[in-house]
Amino acid sequence: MNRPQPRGTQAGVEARRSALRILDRVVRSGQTMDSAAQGLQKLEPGDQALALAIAGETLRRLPLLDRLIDGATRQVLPDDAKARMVLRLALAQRIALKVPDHALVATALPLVEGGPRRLVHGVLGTLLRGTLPDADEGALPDAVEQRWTAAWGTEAVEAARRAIVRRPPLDLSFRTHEEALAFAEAEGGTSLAERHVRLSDARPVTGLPGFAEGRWWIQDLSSTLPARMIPADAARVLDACAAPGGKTLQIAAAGHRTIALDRSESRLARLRANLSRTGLEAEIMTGDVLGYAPAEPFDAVLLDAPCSATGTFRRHPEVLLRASGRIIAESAELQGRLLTAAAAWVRPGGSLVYAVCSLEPSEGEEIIANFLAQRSDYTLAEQRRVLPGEAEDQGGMDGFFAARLVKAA
Ligand SMILES: C[S@@+](CC[C@H](N)C(=O)[O-])C[C@H]1O[C@@H](n2cnc3c(N)ncnc32)[C@H](O)[C@@H]1O
Repeated sequence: MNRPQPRGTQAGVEARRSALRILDRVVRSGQTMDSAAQGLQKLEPGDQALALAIAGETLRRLPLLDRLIDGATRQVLPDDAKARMVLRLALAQRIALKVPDHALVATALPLVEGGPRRLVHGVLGTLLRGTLPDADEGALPDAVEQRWTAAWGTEAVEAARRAIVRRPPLDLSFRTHEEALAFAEAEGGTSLAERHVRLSDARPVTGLPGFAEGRWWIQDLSSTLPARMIPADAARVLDACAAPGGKTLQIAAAGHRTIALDRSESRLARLRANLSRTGLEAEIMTGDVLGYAPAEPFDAVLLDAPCSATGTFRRHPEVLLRASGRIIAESAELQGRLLTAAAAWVRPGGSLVYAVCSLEPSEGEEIIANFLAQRSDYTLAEQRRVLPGEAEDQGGMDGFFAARLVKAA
């Protein structure tokens, strides 16, 4: 028989049920958190925000939460077991959102009604009686920790552990630097680069001045670096792999004649909406980089290649769960082919900028080294790697790699 619930608890359970659904889709089906969160509209806005916060804080802390759970029971709980999912959500609420114990238990147990209720109750009780980690204690999945320690060393890994549990600041790109400076002054932001403003406190973006007028768009500072490498005198610039268009907007705002290519119609629809909101101009082409043959070469080509996206773990912690060695290797193989295709469209003396939001050297430095080993017609002009820990005291940056190659004249 269902026990009657106080109204407050019942409403709280619905938010937790949605958080459980999101976590389940991310862990079990490998969905991104954004796509897993589709369908939340049925909840009240407050519950929607709570469900997203619980699922997000859980994903930021998954390895840490699992260590706690495994230390509190001898029972082996599979990665996708409902009991483990519910325990993860409850612990994340206590550690990150400071939800009181009685509310945690009251909203967790209904999620396992008719299932492993006793197990969850027992493990949760044991954990809540013990000492739990502080909200700023982070951990990375073991495979990521090993890979990044080998590639970048312990300092970068420690910075990544700190970064994964911190909410990143909001970075905005502006059409002009004057508008950026005026906005920074009015809103208490900081400009860390040309046409950039950083806001440290989270606010609903649609409520910020200039959104409707299209004066700015959201873009992490790291991901503005590749477009900054395009020489100012490049007249015609191709943005290959352009959608949803953060870099297209930047290239257009810098005054280049901009051509945007992408194979995804749905993502190009977002690019079109971004152009129309900002009033910036670009020619749009739907097509595959691997089959594209332009009528004439470009002064510069930007290839912002699809990648494991592990550099974006601060905003999308779930990328670290998906980025297996196999996925990274497949991604690197494709990136090599995309770069070779794009290299054919650069005029003699022109620039080819390659970028990935990845923290894997096999998708960055190694792609460029392999390419240069085979191509005597290209030289490396500049290369930039952003690691966890960079600009940490100013809010940090996503992990990123960008390189500019120049074709022999
Ligand atoms: C990293 S995202 C690009 C982000 C974009 N440059 C921005 O700043 O908003 C990679 C893009 O590559 C596109 N893509 C992947 N493979 C492609 C291919 N073979 N040809 C064309 N576009 C491709 C995807 O549709 C996706 O939009």
